[in-house]
Amino acid sequence: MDAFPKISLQKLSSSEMRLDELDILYSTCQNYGFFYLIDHGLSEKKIKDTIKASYDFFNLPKLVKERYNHSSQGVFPATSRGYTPLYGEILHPGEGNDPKEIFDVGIENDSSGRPFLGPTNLPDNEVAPNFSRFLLSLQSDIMDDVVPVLGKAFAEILGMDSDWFKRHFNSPTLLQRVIRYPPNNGAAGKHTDNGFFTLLLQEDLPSCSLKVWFKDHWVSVPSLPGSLIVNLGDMLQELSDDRFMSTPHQVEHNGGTDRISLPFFIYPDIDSRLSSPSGKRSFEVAEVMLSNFLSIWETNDGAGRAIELQ
Ligand SMILES: O=C(O)CCC(=O)C(=O)O
Ligand SMILES: [Fe+2]
Repeated sequence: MDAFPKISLQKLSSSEMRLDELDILYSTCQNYGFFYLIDHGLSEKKIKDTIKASYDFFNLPKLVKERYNHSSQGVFPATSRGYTPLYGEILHPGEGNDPKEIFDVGIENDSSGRPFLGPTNLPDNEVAPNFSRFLLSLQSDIMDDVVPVLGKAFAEILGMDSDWFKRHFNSPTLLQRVIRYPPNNGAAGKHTDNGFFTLLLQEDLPSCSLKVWFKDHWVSVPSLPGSLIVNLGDMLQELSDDRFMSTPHQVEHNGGTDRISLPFFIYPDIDSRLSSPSGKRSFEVAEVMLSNFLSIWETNDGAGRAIELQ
């Protein structure tokens, strides 16, 4: 098995090493669409504490968790926030409802009537000690320290002008998730992520539950301690005129204990209209996001390019 490439966030931030690292990033985006992000600077303790607080949340009684369900949320679409019980989501139409439990969070900002923005109905500290606090703290670290460096690097290898990132990621849209996969049969159907890119923190478990489509095979992605997994989304693939890949992936969790993962789906400003540098592709961020939600939650056609995957 080919080992997945590693990209160093620190090298992407360094004036001496940046260009060489951008070359590696370019070929990684062409050939894999997936990589480990190392030297990311996030606190390992904070990640572990967030995973622990997430276990504690999911272990609460069902009736308590359901106080934070979609219909309790004030954001449009309601399915973008709050608690989803086991078998609540379909990522691939042929695979049915996923055995996994979810909590979705966004940035605690003002929506001004726009979709996917606005505060989440979150459990307070009495109900779920540290859960909301740790999730939002990790969110700030990701959005302040990781997204700008990685996002600018992607903009550069896409061949965008030097202001592109600033123009379209002034107030990026975030869908942040916590997922619990139950032991022995947890799963997420095969799909692609439809955003710009996804950062994934996964627990360090021996079970290797995450699988990616690489060179015509499903390949397990072992967790690499101290790293994040990054996968490119469909928007990035579009903006590259298909030179870069949004790699299909899925989860088959057969380990004997639960598995928690923490994906951060990164999208541009919600009111952006984006074009590839050649002008061959263009789309509106809100429209693409809404149609993905319609596909997942209303028509059951799955996420991203799921319908193309057999
Ligand atoms: O839990 C994981 O490892 C991946 C989840 C995923 O691909 C998704 O929610 O889009
Ligand atoms: Fe995904």
